[in-house]
Amino acid sequence: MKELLELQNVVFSYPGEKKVLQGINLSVKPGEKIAIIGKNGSGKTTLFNVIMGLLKPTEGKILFMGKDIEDKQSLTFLRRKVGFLFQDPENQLFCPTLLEDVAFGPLNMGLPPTKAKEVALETLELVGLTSLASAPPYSLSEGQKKMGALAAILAMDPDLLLLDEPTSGLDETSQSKLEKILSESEKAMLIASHDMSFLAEHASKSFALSNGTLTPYDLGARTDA
Ligand SMILES: Nc1ncnc2c1ncn2[C@@H]1O[C@H](COP(=O)(O)OP(=O)(O)OP(=O)(O)O)[C@@H](O)[C@H]1O
Repeated sequence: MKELLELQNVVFSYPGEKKVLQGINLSVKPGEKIAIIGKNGSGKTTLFNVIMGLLKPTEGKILFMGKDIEDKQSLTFLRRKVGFLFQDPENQLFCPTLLEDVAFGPLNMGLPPTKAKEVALETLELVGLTSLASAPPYSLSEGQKKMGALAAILAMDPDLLLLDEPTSGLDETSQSKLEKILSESEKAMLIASHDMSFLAEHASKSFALSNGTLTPYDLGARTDA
């Protein structure tokens, strides 16, 4: 099967700092669910930011659907197809209401307003937030913000989801909802988490990020990352 995402020897360091990513090689096939584990500060969020083009790799190549992500146009292409759920969803919701936030992506992709609203309402129902459609995002709880941000990315129907600590801040009901959505989804996913049982349940492959490199990891073998 053709690769959806490919990272070839990706290196990254923050200005004046040592390398956080020291040569990442990773390929994600359509529908593949991959766990990334790693201690605090190992570079998981940095890796996602590099994939999204929020940080520019110091060295190496990123390919998405075979296209080299090297300029603004290719980056726009990638961002339409990849949904990034931030560890802290606070910055992901910026509209006056949750509904507008979830409709923002579909509108931006060119859907007519009535259709964008329809998609947004369906997606809010999927994540269990229909009753909060008119609420201003700042008034939501942490868990509600996370599910709202998830709705905002799902509404764009991406091919790949980057999920950074998706279960943090979720109560049992929201976590079950999230688990159901992920289990039923055929989208490819990269999931960074410290929740080993969640990862074992949802990922078909896993890697540990340590010393700036990824190595295959057996989720069944340990529970302390
Ligand atoms: N803007 C920044 N400038 C300089 N260093 C940074 C910056 N952001 C992160 N770092 C450093 O880069 C390293 C990797 O951080 P990152 O947030 O990617 O780790 P992480 O694996 O996601 O951690 P966690 O599990 O705590 O979320 C850390 O040493 C961190 O201090």
